[in-house]
Amino acid sequence: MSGPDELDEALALANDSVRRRDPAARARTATGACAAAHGRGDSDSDGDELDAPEWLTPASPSTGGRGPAPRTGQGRPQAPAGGREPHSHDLPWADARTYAARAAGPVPSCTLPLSQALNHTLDAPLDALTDLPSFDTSAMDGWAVSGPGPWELADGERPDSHGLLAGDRRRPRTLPDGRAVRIATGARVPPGASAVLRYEYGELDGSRLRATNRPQPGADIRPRGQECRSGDRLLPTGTHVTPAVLGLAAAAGYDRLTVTRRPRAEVLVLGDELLHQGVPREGRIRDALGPMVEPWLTALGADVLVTRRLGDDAEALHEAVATTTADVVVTTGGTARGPVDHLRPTLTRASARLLVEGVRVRPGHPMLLARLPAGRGSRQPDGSGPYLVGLPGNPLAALSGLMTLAAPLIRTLADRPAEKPPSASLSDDVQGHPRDTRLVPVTCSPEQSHARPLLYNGPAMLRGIATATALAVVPPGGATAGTGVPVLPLPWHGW
Ligand SMILES: Nc1nc2c(c(=O)[nH]1)N[C@H]1C(S)=C(S)[C@@H](COP(=O)(O)OP(=O)(O)OC[C@H]3O[C@@H](n4cnc5c(N)ncnc54)[C@H](O)[C@@H]3O)O[C@H]1N2
Ligand code: MOO
Repeated sequence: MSGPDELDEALALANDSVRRRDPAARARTATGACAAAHGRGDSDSDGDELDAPEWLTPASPSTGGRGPAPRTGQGRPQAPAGGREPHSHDLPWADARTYAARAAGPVPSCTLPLSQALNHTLDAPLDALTDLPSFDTSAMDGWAVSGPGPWELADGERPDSHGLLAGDRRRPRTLPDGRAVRIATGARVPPGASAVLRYEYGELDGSRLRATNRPQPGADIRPRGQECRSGDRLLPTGTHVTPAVLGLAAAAGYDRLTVTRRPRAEVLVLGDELLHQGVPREGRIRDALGPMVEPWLTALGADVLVTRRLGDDAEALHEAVATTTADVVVTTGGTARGPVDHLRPTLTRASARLLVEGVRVRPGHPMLLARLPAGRGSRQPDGSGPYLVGLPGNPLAALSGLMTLAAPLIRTLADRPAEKPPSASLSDDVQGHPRDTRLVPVTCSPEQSHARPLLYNGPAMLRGIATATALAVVPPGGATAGTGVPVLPLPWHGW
């Protein structure tokens, strides 16, 4: 299901969908969970979870593998009347990722000053606004010379003068044959100059200049238009704006860039048991997700408007969901069917469309993806409302949800194509879940060919992921040492 071939196919589908999307629809506004064989893990999401009561999904036909269609089931999840078909509506992991990538279209574009455009996606090609360089430029400090030499310093040129400097507004006078003029790196080369002679290759005797190393014609002159001509396409639409892209844009004459706005996210942390400072006490624990999810989403390409802590208050959750101004709401906890797990009932009450009800992945199988109606807050270009990603409360399960659902969704919203995960060979055996994909924290070797599974990878543990560089995608049944598996680099460990 989630072997490399299926992943390729899933990603091809996702990219294809991004390419094929209707441009008009964008309506732009210009402005295993078995504990690891080698490692120490929890057992609370082991294979025996397959025997757990069905609580995730209403009783309706299975989506049946690849190519899921949107579901509109909104009823509160009911335990099946009889029989046991655990998690029948959970999507295979690779399908869930594809689905999340395909659920969305890009958010509108906007025009931003260069200082604010970093880490956006170009929504217009970067065409040169000028020739680069825009004038014949000296590449070295020395003398602009005309002819084979030796040369006389140009009229009026004193041996100690600075000569032609970078940024000099005066147009340089034509240099007659047999003459030389001092020139600095970056200065305009005068018409008539045949080369620039570097200081270290020239000897000055009074006003007479001789070359110890005769320059070839054109030496150390960067001719106008060497890098590009005005109108040349420098970068296509869809390019990720890196610091280097900002530099190129500035060099090519841009003050502002047309980019896809970064998707806006809002984080809602649920759970009355959470403390926000100090040491865990009296049955309460520290909120580990509030501090983690916001920067994780930022690294994935979203701008987080706010992280709100709502406890287990169903009314507050409903109000937050109904009034959000974000493109994506990310909740933590409350995805299950405990007495104070309000997320799914709230989605029903809000008339949300449940797109992914659960995923066959460990940890994190209760994760979900929904589409909210266009409410009082945010409205997407196609007139519908924001997305909601429900992350399970166990911290590693929440990160599994971020990498499985939030990452591909945000990529598409930000107009970046899906990426095929690289592959690495496992250094140890990893036990698998009998039916589900496992995501296991690993460190990849410097050459990124080997992945070493880490200890402390239980669903409630962060000790393993805190030193990881990637999550390995372990197929159902597990994988032996030496097997190549896809790896999802953590967003700050790019490849
Ligand atoms: N009957 C069943 N119960 C559960 C199942 C199941 O299949 N059947 N699955 C378990 C799994 S797996 C997970 S994961 C959780 C998901 O439940 P929720 O999303 O509703 O999460 P909570 O119940 O709110 O919390 C679960 C766990 O995580 C702790 N937590 C919550 N938020 C945070 C936070 N911000 N920082 C740190 N820790 C957090 C919370 O205290 C709980 O210990 O359901 C299982 N149950
Ligand atoms: O183990 Mo749960 O799978 O922590 O989502």
